[in-house]
Amino acid sequence: MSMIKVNDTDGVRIIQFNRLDKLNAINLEMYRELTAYLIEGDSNNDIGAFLLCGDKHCFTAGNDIADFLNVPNLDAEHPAIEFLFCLLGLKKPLIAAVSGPAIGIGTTMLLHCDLVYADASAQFQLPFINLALVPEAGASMLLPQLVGYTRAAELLLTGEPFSAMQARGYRLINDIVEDDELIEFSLNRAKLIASKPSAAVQQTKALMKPWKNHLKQHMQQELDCFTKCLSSDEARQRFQQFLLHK
Ligand SMILES: C/C=C/C(=O)SCCNC(=O)CCNC(=O)[C@H](O)C(C)(C)COP(=O)(O)OP(=O)(O)OC[C@H]1O[C@@H](n2cnc3c(N)ncnc32)[C@H](O)[C@@H]1OP(=O)(O)O
Repeated sequence: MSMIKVNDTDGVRIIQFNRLDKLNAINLEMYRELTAYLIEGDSNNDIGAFLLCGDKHCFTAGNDIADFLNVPNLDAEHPAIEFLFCLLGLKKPLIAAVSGPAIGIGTTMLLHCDLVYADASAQFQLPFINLALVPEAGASMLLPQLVGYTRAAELLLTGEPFSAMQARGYRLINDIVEDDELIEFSLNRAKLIASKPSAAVQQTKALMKPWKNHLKQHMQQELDCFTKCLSSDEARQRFQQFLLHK
């Protein structure tokens, strides 16, 4: 069975992580599929918005840590990098529904979403520092912009997890929804946006991001640092520790 499930309904493309035995950790194949579904949907006239979700108990535990050990060179063709730049370039709105862990890129991808809903079980974390890594997805620019420097520094320099309540206070998510209503609620928000005039929706999204070119450059700088960190002995030891402790 595919590790990414996709379903188009009423103008919304639902993209779902489906690798529960590994807490939806995203491997290279999953990045490739995510990117392909997003790119196709962005130019498909039948699609007006995307909904990104995981399972009832898990959004995603972030990048597959075994892949960090096996494929440490994050060049422009790396599937994770293609996915991140695809998020940056998306013209159509991206809505996320978060339950359970949303770790690493599971949190940073939310900074590229237009609306984010979570249930009370959602747990967010930017654990890069604990892995001897730096942030990615432009989080080192977007997070201070969103939550202020000192809060961003707290989240990125301690790597501590934070709750749905905290995430709402930080304005990382729009709202907390009852767990059994999360998908339906988020889907209805996506359908509502998909029903609006598409050119105006896309122009509105673009106009709200006048810093996009700057962010693109910043993401490239981040990735240069990230790649260097990824092959350091310190980082590789931490990846091995995580995988061996299981
Ligand atoms: C460019 C992108 C960068 C990033 O995304 S950096 C962030 C990378 N992610 C992380 O550092 C999170 C790693 N995972 C965890 O810390 C823990 O998991 C959780 C706190 C999320 C949950 O802990 P618990 O409930 O105890 O579950 P469990 O036993 O650790 O995980 C269940 C199975 O899922 C696998 N798994 C979890 N996360 C990952 C991952 N990120 N990469 C690869 N595998 C992962 C485990 O190994 C295990 O598998 P098995 O049952 O076969 O032992």
